[in-house]
Amino acid sequence: MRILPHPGFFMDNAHSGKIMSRERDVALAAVREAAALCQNIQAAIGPDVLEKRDRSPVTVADFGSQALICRRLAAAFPDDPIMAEEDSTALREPAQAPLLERVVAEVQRLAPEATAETVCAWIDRGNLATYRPRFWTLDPIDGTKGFLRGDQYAIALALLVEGRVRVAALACPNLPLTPATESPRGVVFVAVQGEGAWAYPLEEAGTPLRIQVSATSDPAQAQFCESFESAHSAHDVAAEVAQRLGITKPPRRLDSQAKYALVARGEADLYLRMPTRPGYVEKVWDHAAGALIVAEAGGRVTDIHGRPLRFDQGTALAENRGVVVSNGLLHAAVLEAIAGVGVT
Ligand SMILES: Nc1ncnc2c1ncn2[C@@H]1O[C@H](COP(=O)(O)O)[C@@H](OP(=O)(O)O)[C@H]1O
Ligand SMILES: [Mg+2]
Ligand SMILES: [Mg+2]
Ligand SMILES: [Mg+2]
Repeated sequence: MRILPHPGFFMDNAHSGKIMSRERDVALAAVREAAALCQNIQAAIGPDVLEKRDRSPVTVADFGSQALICRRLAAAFPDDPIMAEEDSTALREPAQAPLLERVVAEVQRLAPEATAETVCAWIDRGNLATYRPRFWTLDPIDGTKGFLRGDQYAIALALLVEGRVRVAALACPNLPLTPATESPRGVVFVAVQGEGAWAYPLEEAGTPLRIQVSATSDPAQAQFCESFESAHSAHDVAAEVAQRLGITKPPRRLDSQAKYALVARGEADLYLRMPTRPGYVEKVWDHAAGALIVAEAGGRVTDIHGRPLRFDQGTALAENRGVVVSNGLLHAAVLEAIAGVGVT
């Protein structure tokens, strides 16, 4: 990986850095703050939680993360709508008062002025469900199952303008800063359209690194990644596609949009997300941030039919089926293999 100065140092003409630099800075600060909340909560998950199949830690983190990020966006960009995964309806029910109390306590550690009412109001700033010419999309915890397992998860925030992702911030608190084995954990991937993709240490100090996709051009040599959980037969279908490509390395399985990050920094060559049950549609917040980071790192993102992801359809990627993420060089071969296997 090359070490380059912060983009702000040299991108000072009207056509680049300055345009979205405030959005980038706010998004970076927002996901870092939410990551601190998530780390506090994940650190307290003990074996008892897993034994009892208690999902409440991730629920508290989900609501808390969304509250903190919407609070920051509301302060910096009061006119911007936010399409976020969670809403406070369930949390406001009287029976959920103990849960709400836990959310408020966690949020107060980072935003001392928080109350039950402000936390619910911040969460509900994320209630946009239809297309707008400019909106943010937020997945406060992507990879909820990974979070509970003590594994990979991400906080994914993106700004869309005219249906295109312009700014992305993807915090991966449990992913090493670089692929090196001794690398400390915690990284935020940031991209602004036209300015490349960057890896920032999760903690505030440290220089961002510019990241790039791999140069692997032989499909047989490819390392691919996929979901940890196999929704329906997704793992089996991906295995068939891999076999057709001559891939021999076993897949790397992990939760969340951290998979996009692995492709973006060349640690994996492909991310295959095969369609699951008929009628399942992907959600905007599960892909927008990752898609820009990969594109800005030199890679390619389409659905399994080679169509660009359409982020202008409301909360669902209604015009797309599955997702294929690659270093670009391998893309055509993968689409061909998918068609050959007969995935639709
Ligand atoms: N049956 C299914 N098929 C495909 N994706 C699903 C799914 N059920 C849930 N998801 C989505 O897949 C995301 C996790 O993806 P991954 O497997 O790559 O970690 C979930 O995000 P959340 O964890 O934010 O709810 C959820 O939105
Ligand atoms: Mg998600
Ligand atoms: Mg989520
Ligand atoms: Mg979810």
